[in-house]
Parts: sequence; structure tokens; C-alpha cells
Amino acid sequence: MTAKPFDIVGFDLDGTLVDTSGDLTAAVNVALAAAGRAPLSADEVRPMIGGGAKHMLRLTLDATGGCDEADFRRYYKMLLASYEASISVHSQPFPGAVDALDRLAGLGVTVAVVTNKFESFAVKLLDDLGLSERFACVIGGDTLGPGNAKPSPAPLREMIERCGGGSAAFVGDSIYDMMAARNAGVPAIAVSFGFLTGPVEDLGADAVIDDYGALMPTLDRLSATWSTGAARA
Ligand SMILES: O=C(O)COP(=O)(O)O
Ligand SMILES: [Mg+2]
Repeated sequence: MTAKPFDIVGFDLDGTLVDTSGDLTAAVNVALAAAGRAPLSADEVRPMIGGGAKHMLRLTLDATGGCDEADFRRYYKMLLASYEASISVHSQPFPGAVDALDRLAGLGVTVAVVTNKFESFAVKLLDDLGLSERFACVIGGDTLGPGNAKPSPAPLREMIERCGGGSAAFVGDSIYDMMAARNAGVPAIAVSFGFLTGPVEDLGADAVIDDYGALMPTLDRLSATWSTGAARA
């Protein structure tokens, strides 16, 4: 392939570009320990990631007996402090992710991150991994204010604007990603190796990739069919 398939390709962060489950699990377990709960494994925490840290903590506390609002706020602060201090201890890009970003850059495709993490956490993580420079913009769950995180289309629309406009596709691992893409009218690609809550087919993506080697041909195929509407048929 020599032509760029889309002007812009956006990526979700947790469970899509970077396996953050080890560091998120460690931070959740600091909060759970304060609540007197037993630690959870990364396998147990993974399906609870994707809706932001607050949502993840709520799910883990609910799964271990619930808690009242005042305690929740305390545990949430602990989780955030712990996560910020150890955001990139275990976190690594998924295999092939950096190569895929290289290939996209080589074709002149603008790449961006749209995550439900706080923007400052996403930037810190990408800085620590040496990836920040690659992205035209990083939009977090708090960037556009309350009610404007995925599944809202607002962060994807903002991404397109900040990237200078043009055709776009989005790659993600959760229902929030797929809904945001659908709501914004851009094709959604699901990664089957992400933090899934069920079968990847249930996400209703326009395409599924099992590894980053499949990304370029998938983008190529979607770009050929998307304008005709055939990709959603
Ligand atoms: O922090 C989270 O729960 C979500 O992050 P994501 O949108 O990058 O998957
Ligand atoms: Mg995700």
C-alpha cells in the first residue's frame, strides 16, 4: 500500500495501544487494601477498565462488597495518587503497536489518542514510554469537560478538528470506543487483545484485528468501502 487510507487514525490508550492493566491493578489494590478488601488479579480488573478510573474503582468496590460515598471519595483519591506515582512500572505498548504507528507516519497519516483517562495521566504515560511526540493530540476523559468523554462523539470530533480535518478511523477495545466512533460517524476497529468484557464480536465494530500486523490491510479495506457505506452492511 502506498496511499494513505485515512487522513487521521485515532487510538484508544488503555487496552488498545498500551497494556496498562498491571499498573491499574496495582493502584486499584492500594484502594482496595484501604477498604479492607482482598486484592484483585489483573485478569479480574481488565474487564473493568475503559470507562475511566472512577468507574473502574466503583466496579471493583461493588464487586467486593460496595462502599459509601464519603469512603469512595477517599479511596478514589488514593487510587489516583498511587496510579500517578507508578503509571509506567509495568505498562508497555502492545506487540506491533509502535511499528504500526511508524507505518502510519510513513504514509503521512496523522495519529492521535482519545482516552477516558485523565489527559494529564495519558500524557505522562505516553511521555514515560517515549511515545508522546508521535501524536498530533491527546484527548482525555476530562479534556472537554463533564459529559464529553467516550461514548460521546465529542472527543472524536475534537480529535478530527485538532488534526486539521479530513477522513478518520478509530481503533479501540471497548464499547465506549465503538459507540464514540459510531456516534461521530467514523469507522471503528476493535482489537481482540484488549480489555474485553465479552466476545469481541459483541462490540459491533466495523472490523476486528487480532494483532497490529492486521491494522494496515484493515484500514485499507475500510477506506475502500467506507464512503460507499458498504462497510456497515
Ligand atoms: O482509564 C480508563 O479506564 C480508560 O482508558 P481508555 O479510554 O484509554 O481505555
Ligand atoms: Mg480501552
